[in-house]
Amino acid sequence: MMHRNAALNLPLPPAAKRALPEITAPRPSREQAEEAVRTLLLWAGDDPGREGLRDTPARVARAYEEFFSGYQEDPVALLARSFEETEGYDEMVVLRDIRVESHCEHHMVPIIGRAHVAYLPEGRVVGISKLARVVEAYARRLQIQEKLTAQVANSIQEVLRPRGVAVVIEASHQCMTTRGVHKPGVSMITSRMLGAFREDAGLRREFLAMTRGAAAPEA
Ligand SMILES: Nc1nc2c(ncn2[C@@H]2O[C@H](COP(=O)(O)OP(=O)(O)OP(=O)(O)O)[C@@H](O)[C@H]2O)c(=O)[nH]1
Ligand SMILES: [Zn+2]
Repeated sequence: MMHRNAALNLPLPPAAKRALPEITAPRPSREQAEEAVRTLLLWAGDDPGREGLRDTPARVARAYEEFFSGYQEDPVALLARSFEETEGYDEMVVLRDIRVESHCEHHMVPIIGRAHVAYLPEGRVVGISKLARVVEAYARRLQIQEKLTAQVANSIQEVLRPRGVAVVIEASHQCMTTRGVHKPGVSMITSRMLGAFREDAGLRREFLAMTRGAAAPEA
């Protein structure tokens, strides 16, 4: 079913195209999820029955609800409310240093970093908090950084239809810093440039200059 974006009166893509995975299995109960944590605790070599661990499965389930709350969010709907009374403002809008807290889909450990998001308005602007909410909605899922970067840019382009969108994410992956190759201090930088940002090197430079000196991601 096509939804309508009330503010823009543009057709929105169906939920299936909004990057939500199609899951056929029924959602496990909370008790089943907690049982799975008990299994992991035992497997790690500890006693899930001891006092300090007794409430841990419930805590982990609550933490997962928070870490993965993005599956309940619709980024397209978040961007649907926009404002047209801008006196023709058509310069770059940049939101920099948006904290990114995500989890890598390979190891389910944190990806911590910063996102910088810019767009060139075409007749309408969006509330700036919505740009941060879109980052959050995609970050609070299991991710790889490339996909997260592309999803943020694509959804802004799709809903707002600006002249261009630029997204840069710089993040540290704990699967690289605390395990495996153990390389602390390494960060990954990804970018997705759409429209005018892709075509115009000068615009890209302006955007990158505006975000230079932004806070480095924490490990
Ligand atoms: N491209 C990309 N790779 C990622 C991201 N997060 C983690 N990875 C990498 O995904 C890869 C998964 O590789 P595998 O060889 O299947 O997993 P692994 O045996 O645990 O690999 P190591 O981390 O090298 O120990 C690793 O190289 C990770 O560093 C990401 O956001 N983007
Ligand atoms: Zn990983």
